[in-house]
Amino acid sequence: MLTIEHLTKQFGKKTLFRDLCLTVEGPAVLWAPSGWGKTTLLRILMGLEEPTSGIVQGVGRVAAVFQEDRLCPQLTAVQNVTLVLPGSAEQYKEQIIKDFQQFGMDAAALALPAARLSGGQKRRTALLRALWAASDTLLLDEPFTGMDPDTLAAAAALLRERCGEKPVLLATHDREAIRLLGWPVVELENA
Ligand SMILES: Nc1ncnc2c1ncn2[C@@H]1O[C@H](COP(=O)(O)OP(=O)(O)OP(=O)(O)O)[C@@H](O)[C@H]1O
Repeated sequence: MLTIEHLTKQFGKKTLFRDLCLTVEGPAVLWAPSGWGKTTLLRILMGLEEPTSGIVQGVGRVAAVFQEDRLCPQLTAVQNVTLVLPGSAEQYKEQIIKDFQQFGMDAAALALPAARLSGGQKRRTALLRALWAASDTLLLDEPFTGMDPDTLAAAAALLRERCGEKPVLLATHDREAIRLLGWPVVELENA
């Protein structure tokens, strides 16, 4: 269980959120207006940003889709995923290729270095990498950016299937994605 206690974040004189308290017990959507501080909150949970005050507990090992794709540009999509797996990844390679194919990425796309993939293909790679990595908490910052409706539906189905019971916070403004996921929505508008 992930808990956020009395969290406040300020940049200079600007306060993003104040005294935020939240418990995340399973997969949830994080919804807030643009500029509220969702990315900043996820970065605090990832340990990349210090809160002004307050604490977070129970995050453990994090797997993430960052706001940017953060792929190794010279590696293929499959290699970007196997990179996060311990030991020899050979045994998982076949299943990872199947995941990409289910995600609409054909052999031609899988032969390319990540630098030459489309925006939506890069996003799919970042998402599969996060799902394959061993983690206690999943933090997903707008993971559906650049995906067409069919790909979005496949991504939502994969997330529903793979996330299990662990805490997940998925930041999105995409109402269709929220509907497809069917997860509880944490609305931070008035936090
Ligand atoms: N390092 C920083 N220094 C100063 N201000 C920052 C910094 N990082 C973010 N901000 C500001 O904090 C505010 C919230 O940014 P953030 O990216 O967390 O919002 P968001 O809710 O994720 O927005 P969006 O939905 O548009 O992606 C913005 O006004 C942004 O300019």
